[in-house]
Amino acid sequence: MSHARPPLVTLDNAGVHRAGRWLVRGVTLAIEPGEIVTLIGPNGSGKSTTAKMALGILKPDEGTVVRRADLKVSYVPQLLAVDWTMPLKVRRFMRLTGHVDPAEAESAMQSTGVAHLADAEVRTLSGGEFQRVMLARAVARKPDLLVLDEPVQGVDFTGEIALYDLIKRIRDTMRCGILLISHDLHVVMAATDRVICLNGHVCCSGTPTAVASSAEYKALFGGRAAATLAVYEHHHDHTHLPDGRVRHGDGSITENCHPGDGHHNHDHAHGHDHAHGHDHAHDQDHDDQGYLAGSRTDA
Ligand SMILES: Nc1ncnc2c1ncn2[C@@H]1O[C@H](COP(=O)(O)OP(=O)(O)OP(=O)(O)O)[C@@H](O)[C@H]1O
Repeated sequence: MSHARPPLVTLDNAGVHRAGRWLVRGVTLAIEPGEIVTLIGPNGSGKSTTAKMALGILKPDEGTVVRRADLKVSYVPQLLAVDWTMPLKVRRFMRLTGHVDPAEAESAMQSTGVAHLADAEVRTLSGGEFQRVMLARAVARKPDLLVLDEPVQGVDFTGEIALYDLIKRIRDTMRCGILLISHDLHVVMAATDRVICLNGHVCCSGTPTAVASSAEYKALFGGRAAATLAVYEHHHDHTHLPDGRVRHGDGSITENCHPGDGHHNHDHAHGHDHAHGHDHAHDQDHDDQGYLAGSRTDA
């Protein structure tokens, strides 16, 4: 008889309150092994805060976060505070913190395509090379859950595609769960199983079924790019006020945007337009005017 194991991590209505306001609230999500969940949302919308709750770095002030017992997590943060004047070779950097077996480190560098950089100085790496090294470090620890905060930061478009390919390959070979924070509102990996759009709360979530399919996009970046990346657009029509309350299309103001509030009668945009796989996670009566920008095109 098989016993279904719980997800790697489950957030249920989780929120973090600091300095008199909710940084993010009402986040419900679960990550299973082999699944890629992507968080998108504007700057300050609570993506990193949500990731930190999933990691256990931040405890929720409401709701719950449950992680599997003995969960092994690797985290690649958004910005790494390293003294770049310090001479440090990639091989040494791979094993700088934590217990990483040298053979595992070599194998991770092979699989992420940076083995040839083992003797290079970290400070001389390009943005794309550095991100690959960061991924290699994370992979070498053989995590059950890999949390990547904006992994394509500082990487050009071609490099982004290559990195997304690599992340997909890591998921396919290691079968770890991946929580990925996307820096780009408009583009998420097509390999993403679920997109969760935050704006202080979960605006919407769903399976990405649309990939960049416009003629201009394909002409610029080619069919391969269209197969790797998806574009989402949607409209929100409520505004989050600085004090955490929510102003709705009809001008009314409520304390929050939680399920069952019955206030999602949207008729104005609230600051970010992007499309999404439309499968509202957080309410029954949510009627964001979401739509898919295009349909999936595999090259
Ligand atoms: N410890 C803290 N105390 C008070 N406010 C905080 C704290 N940490 C984060 N914030 C605020 O919480 C909000 C959400 O921050 P978070 O880093 O989660 O956003 P984000 O979506 O990851 O943003 P970005 O895309 O800019 O990285 C921001 O307005 C931030 O300034």
